[in-house]
Amino acid sequence: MAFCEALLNDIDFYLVTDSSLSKKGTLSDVKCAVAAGCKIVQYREKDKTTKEMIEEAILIRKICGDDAIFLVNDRIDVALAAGADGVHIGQEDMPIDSARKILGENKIIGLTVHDTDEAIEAERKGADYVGFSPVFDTTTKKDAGMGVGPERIQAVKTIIDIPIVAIGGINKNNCVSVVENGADSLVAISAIVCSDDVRRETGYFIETIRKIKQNSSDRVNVKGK
Ligand SMILES: Cc1ncc(COP(=O)(O)OP(=O)(O)O)c(N)n1
Ligand SMILES: Cc1ncsc1CCOP(=O)(O)O
Ligand SMILES: [Mg+2]
Repeated sequence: MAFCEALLNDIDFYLVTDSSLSKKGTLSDVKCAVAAGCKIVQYREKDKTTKEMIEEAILIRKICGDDAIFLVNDRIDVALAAGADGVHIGQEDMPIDSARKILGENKIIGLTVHDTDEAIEAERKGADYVGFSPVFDTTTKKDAGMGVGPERIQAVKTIIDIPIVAIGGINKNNCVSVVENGADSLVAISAIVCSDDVRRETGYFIETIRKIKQNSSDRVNVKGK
């Protein structure tokens, strides 16, 4: 768990799988992203049986090993069966208090939030990070609602201390604005899994995010002198 805490504070690009969009398959996507340096993977599967999900999740657990945090979307049972590091849940999923009771203090729980009130509540209830959604319009999640714009991340950043993961319609053209507005990490599902080269695209996002973070910490250091 110590390795999870350290990694969680140092995440940049966050892979979320989607077998319905993937060109080369979920396992290939996870392998390529982890090989490119991705430090957190969420298995998000809406169409498979519980048995299929557990079998696939066990394989993803192996691929992530100690190199990447492995979370399961929605399904606490699948996360436990596969030995995942935790779960990502939304406002309509199992309430965080119940999830925490089942998973215990040592597992990671990420919670989706849409505004500052939900973000404050998420931190108060013990979420380890928030997924701020949706930053831009997306067709990947049909009920995500309209994108609120990257500027909204700033308000969330000022009121909570846990990491903010931005999600929704993020791609190579708009990812800079997401990090410049305060996201600690970001998810880009279609921009990654629909690509021919998941390793290359993941590497691009990781490098871009790190550069922006480095530039802004350099600016803070210069100001502080
Ligand atoms: C990192 C991250 N943030 C938000 C979500 C969305 O979760 P939710 O609102 O529960 O929607 P589904 O993903 O379950 O359709 C996420 N999965 N990951
Ligand atoms: C799972 C999820 N939650 C909010 S938006 C979204 C889908 C993001 O997919 P994409 O990066 O392809 O817009
Ligand atoms: Mg959910």
